[in-house]
Amino acid sequence: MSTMGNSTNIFWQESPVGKLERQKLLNQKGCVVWITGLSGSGKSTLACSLSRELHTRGKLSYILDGDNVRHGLNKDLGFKAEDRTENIRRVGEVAKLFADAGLICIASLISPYRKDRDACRAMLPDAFIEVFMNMPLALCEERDPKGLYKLARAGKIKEDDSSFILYQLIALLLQIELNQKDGVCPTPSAMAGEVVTYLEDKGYLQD
Ligand SMILES: Nc1ncnc2c1ncn2[C@@H]1O[C@H](COP(=O)(O)OS(=O)(=O)O)[C@@H](OP(=O)(O)O)[C@H]1O
Ligand SMILES: Nc1ncnc2c1ncn2[C@@H]1O[C@H](COP(=O)(O)OP(=O)(O)O)[C@@H](O)[C@H]1O
Repeated sequence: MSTMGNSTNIFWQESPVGKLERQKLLNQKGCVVWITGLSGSGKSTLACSLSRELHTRGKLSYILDGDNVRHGLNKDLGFKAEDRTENIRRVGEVAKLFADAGLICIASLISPYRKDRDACRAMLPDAFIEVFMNMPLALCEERDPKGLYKLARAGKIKEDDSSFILYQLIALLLQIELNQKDGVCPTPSAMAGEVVTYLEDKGYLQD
């Protein structure tokens, strides 16, 4: 069967070892935990805490962080809407490969556009867990570890590139929403615990 795309005469090559066999070896199910939210909402912190917790439990995970991926694979991309879309598309494809390898892939990106997140979800039926860091803009702006909001408020970031502030939520398709509790942000380890409990309940932590 010929596959789609710009190339012609390309054919899908089957692997002798299948996903189920890899999952059995690892005693887990390959999946993608997609952490989305504003800059400064705590995505990377949660990704690290979750990866550590999974490691402690003997589960293999790998983090694809927006900042890191933009150092290599996506270093040709900027922050215009179409670049963000391409960033998410590529990371979605890579995450799909990791999940096929049997890993718990933790993708941590602003991913502000819901159509881009939906496209990734569509690539990974039954294996895409969207975690929304629903922290107030005011908290993220107060944290502002990279000075990004300050630059944006000072008009030093092009309007075009400011969609890290204009986040598009799609509440209906979320699996996990993390919020402040009584005006206080839960600890990273408490939030990681919530995600681990979800993975456990849904059977991802066994083959
Ligand atoms: N407009 C603009 N200008 C300069 N820098 C910016 C801009 N937007 C985002 N960032 C920084 O890039 C980090 C990675 O962004 P992402 O790849 O997650 O963004 S996106 O998903 O493609 O929207 C992102 O990381 P986090 O702050 O950890 O979210 C930001 O630090
Ligand atoms: N649960 C939390 N409680 C308190 N501070 C946090 C928490 N999560 C993240 N932070 C702090 O907020 C800032 C932004 O976190 P980061 O994980 O880099 O966010 P993002 O990846 O979404 O940009 C960092 O200084 C981090 O230490």
